[in-house]
Amino acid sequence: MTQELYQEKVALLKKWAHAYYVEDNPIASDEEYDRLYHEVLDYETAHPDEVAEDSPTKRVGGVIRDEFSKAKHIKRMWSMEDVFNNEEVQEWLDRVEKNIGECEYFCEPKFDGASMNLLYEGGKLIRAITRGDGVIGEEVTDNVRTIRSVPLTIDYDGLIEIRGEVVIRKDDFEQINAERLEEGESLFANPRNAAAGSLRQLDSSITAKRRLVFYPWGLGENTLAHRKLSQKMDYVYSLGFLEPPFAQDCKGIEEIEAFYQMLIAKRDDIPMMMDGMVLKVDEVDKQEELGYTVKFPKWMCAYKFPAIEKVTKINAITLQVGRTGVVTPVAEIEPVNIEGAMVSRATLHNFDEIERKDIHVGDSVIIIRSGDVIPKIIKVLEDRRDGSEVAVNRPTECPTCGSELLDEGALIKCQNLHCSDRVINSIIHFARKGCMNIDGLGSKIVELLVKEGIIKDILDLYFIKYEDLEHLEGFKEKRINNLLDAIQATKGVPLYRLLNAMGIEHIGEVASKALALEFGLGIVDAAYDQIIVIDGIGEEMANSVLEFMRVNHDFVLKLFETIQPTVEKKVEAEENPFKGKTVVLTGTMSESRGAIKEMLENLGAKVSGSVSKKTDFVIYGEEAGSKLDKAESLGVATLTEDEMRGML
Ligand SMILES: NC(=O)c1ccc[n+]([C@@H]2O[C@H](COP(=O)([O-])OP(=O)(O)OC[C@H]3O[C@@H](n4cnc5c(N)ncnc54)[C@H](O)[C@@H]3O)[C@@H](O)[C@H]2O)c1
Ligand SMILES: [Zn+2]
Repeated sequence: MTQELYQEKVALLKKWAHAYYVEDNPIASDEEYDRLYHEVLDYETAHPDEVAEDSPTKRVGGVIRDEFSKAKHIKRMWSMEDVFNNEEVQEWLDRVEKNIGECEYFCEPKFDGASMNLLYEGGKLIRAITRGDGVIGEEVTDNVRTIRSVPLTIDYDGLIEIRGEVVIRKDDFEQINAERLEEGESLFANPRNAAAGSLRQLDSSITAKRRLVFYPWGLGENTLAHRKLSQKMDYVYSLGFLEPPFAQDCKGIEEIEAFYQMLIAKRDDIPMMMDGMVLKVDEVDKQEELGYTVKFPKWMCAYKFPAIEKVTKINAITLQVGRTGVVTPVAEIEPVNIEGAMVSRATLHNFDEIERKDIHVGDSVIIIRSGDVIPKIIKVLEDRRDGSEVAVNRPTECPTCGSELLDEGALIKCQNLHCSDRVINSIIHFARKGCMNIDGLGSKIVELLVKEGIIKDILDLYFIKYEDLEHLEGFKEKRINNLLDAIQATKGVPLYRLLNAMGIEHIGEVASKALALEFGLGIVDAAYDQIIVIDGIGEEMANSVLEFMRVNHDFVLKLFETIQPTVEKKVEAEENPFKGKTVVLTGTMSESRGAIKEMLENLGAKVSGSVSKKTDFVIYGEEAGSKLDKAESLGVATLTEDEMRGML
């Protein structure tokens, strides 16, 4: 690398760091940033006398924004050294032990959020400061006071700086973005940006709505006498702070690697976004002996996880027609490997979102894929455009059947009930688990059956004959019989499952149950006034049922005649404290939540999935999350599982 190229790279790195730390709006993926960072670092190691003074390798974080007052940390805050694989961990361990001999290590998750320093004195929270440049940060005390996992008072009188990560749980993040999508607001790129941005609000009531959570991971100024950091942290947890779900003492590289692999395996299940594991020397005197570089402690490092965010290019935008006729744009992207899976498509939500993000074909974008979640585009990298990108137009014709589309703003719909994509997707929905649960009738087979003209709607499934399938490739005797048996076996299912499987817009399992119980087969002729009085059914849902039954009246009667669904009798539950009450279950209970739900429903309770002012009880088990928080903030009564059982 020439010196000139080095300076260019430093300039780009500074630009990316500013966008990330100061604007909370990254313009590169972490992976790209880390790569460039290490290129710069390698050059600096080889040419120590040419190092730029303002190189991001020499400083923690970014500059501090002017909107907040500045405040100084008592003890400095640090960044962390990265390692990316087992060999680098080994090198790190060798370096440590060469300096201080054998030592004890401690491993815990690295949550991806915003770094926070809480100053307590006389048992009270005095100040909350962002990391800033490590020496000075932004004072955001009023905002942090709204975080319910930050105790405002603690049972400890001394001066103490408690440090940790402010995070947004992944499900809360998705919900916040779903709400923003509905309100037509721009979406947060990831939980980290959402957390950092929410902390830096001038209006604390906005922060309060963001469901932030604080996990401590360390200390600044303190006079705690414990020999090990992990012991000090246990003391901190005992003061009323949250404890991370996993942490472990580790002896050597094998135990460290095993814990790392365990965390990766749990990556999708842990409610917080993790970008790695943190490895620390545990003994406090040994930490001090090792000391610090200008940027980070030499006694800890981040063992990073494989990236789930990647930069790629949009090659084209295609359209999908769902079972309700909604046309969804899908980005066809330059294939990228994310955690071992090749990703070549990503959802774009809807056309308003394309306009808001100003997505063009040919754009460079950041996409994210985590677990089995559908890959999505979280960011357009506008500064990488070269002028060849092409804007996306709202479609006016159905890509499948050519009929004119209804443009309702956020949603664009094909209204042709016989549109083949609508038909295929409604049959796929019908057969899926949770609906009719027809084994062996996956999406590929449905497509084939429709394309071959063997079926054109869900009713036709019940009249498929052996001879219809015989000539299809891959269909041998056993497979044909299994499929036909699976279809016939669905005759006599509970009515609610059939209603749910019909795919009436806005009507899910809970509403289907209520409708089935109230009307039985009479649902086809139910009137608006009768439907709207049912608990949990709103205007939009009632209209949707009416419209569906109006258009499909005779068809539904034929379905009933063919499938003969079982109609449950409405039995009045005996008097009990949960009869007629709306209940929400959360957390891990002694039995599956499904079993407890059924028990409560038999007692006449309505079990709902989300907490609102109308909820009567939230019943919670271990590791209950945001639903319990919400219940408390709305003043809804909460019960442990034992308390619930005690009331019966
Ligand atoms: N995408 C971009 O453009 C861009 C730009 C700048 C930085 N970054 C990302 O940020 C990283 C560097 O940022 P950084 O200097 O803030 O370091 P970092 O975020 O990787 O690590 C340091 C921070 O980790 C946090 N942390 C979480 N769990 C912890 C635990 N258990 N113990 C101690 N600390 C814990 C602390 O807040 C600490 O300040 C880069 O590796 C890169 O991935 C990305
Ligand atoms: Zn169509």
